[in-house]
Amino acid sequence: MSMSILLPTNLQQCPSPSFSPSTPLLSPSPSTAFSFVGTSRRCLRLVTCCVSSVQSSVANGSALAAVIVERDQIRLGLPSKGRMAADSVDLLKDCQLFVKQVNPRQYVAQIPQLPNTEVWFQRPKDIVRKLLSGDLDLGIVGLDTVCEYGQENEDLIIVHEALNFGDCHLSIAIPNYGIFENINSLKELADMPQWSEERPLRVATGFTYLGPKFMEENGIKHVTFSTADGALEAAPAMGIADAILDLVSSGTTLKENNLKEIEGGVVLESQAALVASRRALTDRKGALKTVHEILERLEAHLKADGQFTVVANMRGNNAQEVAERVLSQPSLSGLQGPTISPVYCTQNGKVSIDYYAIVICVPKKALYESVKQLRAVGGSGVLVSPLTYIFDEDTPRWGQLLRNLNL
Ligand SMILES: Nc1ncnc2c1ncn2[C@@H]1O[C@H](COP(=O)(O)OP(=O)(O)OP(=O)(O)O)[C@@H](O)[C@H]1O
Ligand SMILES: O=P(O)(O)OC[C@H]1O[C@H](OP(=O)(O)OP(=O)(O)O)[C@H](O)[C@@H]1O
Ligand SMILES: [Mg+2]
Repeated sequence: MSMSILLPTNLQQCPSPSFSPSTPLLSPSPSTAFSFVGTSRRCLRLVTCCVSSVQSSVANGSALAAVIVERDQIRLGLPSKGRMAADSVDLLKDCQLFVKQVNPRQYVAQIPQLPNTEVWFQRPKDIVRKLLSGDLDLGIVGLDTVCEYGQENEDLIIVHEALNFGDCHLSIAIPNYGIFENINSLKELADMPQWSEERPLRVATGFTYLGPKFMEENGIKHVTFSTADGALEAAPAMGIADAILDLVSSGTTLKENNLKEIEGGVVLESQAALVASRRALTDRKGALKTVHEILERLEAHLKADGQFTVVANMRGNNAQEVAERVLSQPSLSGLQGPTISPVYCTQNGKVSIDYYAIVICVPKKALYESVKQLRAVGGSGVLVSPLTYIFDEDTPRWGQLLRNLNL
């Protein structure tokens, strides 16, 4: 006879793994999807997965209305620990917003560049809860946390949905052995003869709002959920669950626990987002101005982050002719077109123009292709340097935010 002993997976935190039957959460009611500012594919995917609502217990807008309490400071919530914490502060630093935290156990900090704003370090789920309760005005958290704890509350506005860190997806995974060996899609999983009212598919998840909602939207009826705080991947092998619904990034944890993802089993794509309380933006003095400044800095940095500046010299008779050669190549048009300037040289005491310097921005991914194209049209001495900021005339997300707020 063998005996199993449960050990904490994180000895520093020492949470003892516990599985408990989930409270039934399914009580569908129609509601408006989140207000998403932005048009990326991820964002659209989130909207489609949030089309119908499940009545929430704690964080739903009807249950908890944000109260605008009089205070001088705008409050920005940042993750206090975990994998999002350092990246959030680093992103702000890259935008020249320096979070001054005296010591890591102090939960309030200042950003000298935004004197009317204070930072509060909170656990990601509490950032969402506090945005809803009116205790925070802005926050940086993963979209998964926003969807799970925000539960489609209309007071939450995603100001920037792609901060370029914390990438992961929320996905269903099943064992790659036993009765699941040949099951590779959500449909095949749902159609397995094993599941019935008496013996439903048992799913372990920390996402007790999004999980039931996703199953319901996909017409999967015989399913129950249990919840745990971590190390969910152990649940199938322990016989506690048939499947899990958890966040995946590298996929290593699934692989190491003999689990696999299935077609149609992705509930949402997630990365870090800037979220705001609608009421704070409309009612709190200075909040909109602050969000505008943060958004401008973020957009300028994130746009530049994906690009290089490329400078090259090109022989030519005049700027027009050089421009025509450069623009004949598909990857050399830059943001608005190439900047072309004459290079002045002296020959026998005479100033002449034999070369033109061209300056373009090139997506990092297309760098080598662009260098090849430059060479093909006579470019030489190609210099490549990182770009720090691209401030456009206007940030598209700002316009969308204003429309969303009916301003
Ligand atoms: N592989 C991943 N697993 C989990 N979260 C990830 C992963 N990659 C990115 N993330 C992002 O990080 C967030 C989780 O961070 P973290 O694990 O530090 O906090 P938490 O799980 O909410 O807190 P705690 O573990 O203390 O309950 C997720 O909500 C998600 O947005
Ligand atoms: O696809 P991967 O890169 O392997 O990442 C996925 C794992 O990371 C997270 O766990 P975390 O590290 O937060 O530990 P936890 O289980 O204690 O939450 C998540 O819950 C998965 O278990
Ligand atoms: Mg975790």
